[in-house]
Amino acid sequence: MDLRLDRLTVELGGRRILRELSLDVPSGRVVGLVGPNGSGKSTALRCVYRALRPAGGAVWLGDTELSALRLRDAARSVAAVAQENGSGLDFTVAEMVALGRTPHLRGNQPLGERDRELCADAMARMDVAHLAGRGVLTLSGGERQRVLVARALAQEPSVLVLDEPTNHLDVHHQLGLLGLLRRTGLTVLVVLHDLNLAAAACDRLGVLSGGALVTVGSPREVLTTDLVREVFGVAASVVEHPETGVPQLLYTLPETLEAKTR
Ligand SMILES: Nc1ncnc2c1ncn2[C@@H]1O[C@H](COP(=O)(O)OP(=O)(O)OP(=O)(O)O)[C@@H](O)[C@H]1O
Repeated sequence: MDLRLDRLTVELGGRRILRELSLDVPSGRVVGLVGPNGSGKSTALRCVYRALRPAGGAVWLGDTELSALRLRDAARSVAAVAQENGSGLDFTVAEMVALGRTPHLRGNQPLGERDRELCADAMARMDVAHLAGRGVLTLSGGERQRVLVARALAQEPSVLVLDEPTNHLDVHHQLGLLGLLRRTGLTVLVVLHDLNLAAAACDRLGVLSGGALVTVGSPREVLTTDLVREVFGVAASVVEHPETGVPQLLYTLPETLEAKTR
């Protein structure tokens, strides 16, 4: 299912946080949202998982406007791995993942066999099955993050939005998660800080700065030395990955540049 952010404008605390942000995430594609701290990435995602109502514009799922759906119906289509995520609740891992099935169950209906299979599959895919009986509050940051992704997968959505999902993950699990996102066939909008991971994992990248979209395109089109300097204020060389051809950035510490020019 296509996801479309259409001229989203958000105002918070008397400030305009997002300005007419438009971004298409075609069905089955992985689109990354990158940008400096405070540029509005999480705010954009919060509009998609309905934690925030935009002052202007709309989010579209296919040809349905998201705000026209009941929350429960929206939750059958869109799953979120947010930064604020209810992980302060003292559930076991299995219970937390089972919460992903809530939009598909009626009232207090218990999990059926298929629900349990989906939860077990999601836990296996995120490598947390061995933690099923543990309390989520006892987990490490990375383990907890993987549980939250498992909960989102168990939700069986068509659209998955994730806010910095690789935070806390070791490199093995970072690559595992991003590889999985590509394999799921879901429509994915993901906020990432690591531009090299974003280039490797995403079909397209949208770059936000000051609440506005600076550019959108393939990683090769977007990740240029000029853009990285202008938007992030850092010096970087762009090289091609020798095996995949994906652009990768080699950063230079400011002190190194200063020393070179001295
Ligand atoms: N409730 C609020 N009231 C006022 N300002 C807010 C509120 N929520 C967020 N902001 C501001 O909106 C701006 C965008 O925040 P947002 O969390 O979307 O940025 P971000 O790009 O996700 O940043 P980061 O990379 O640091 O996670 C920031 O300047 C933030 O301080």
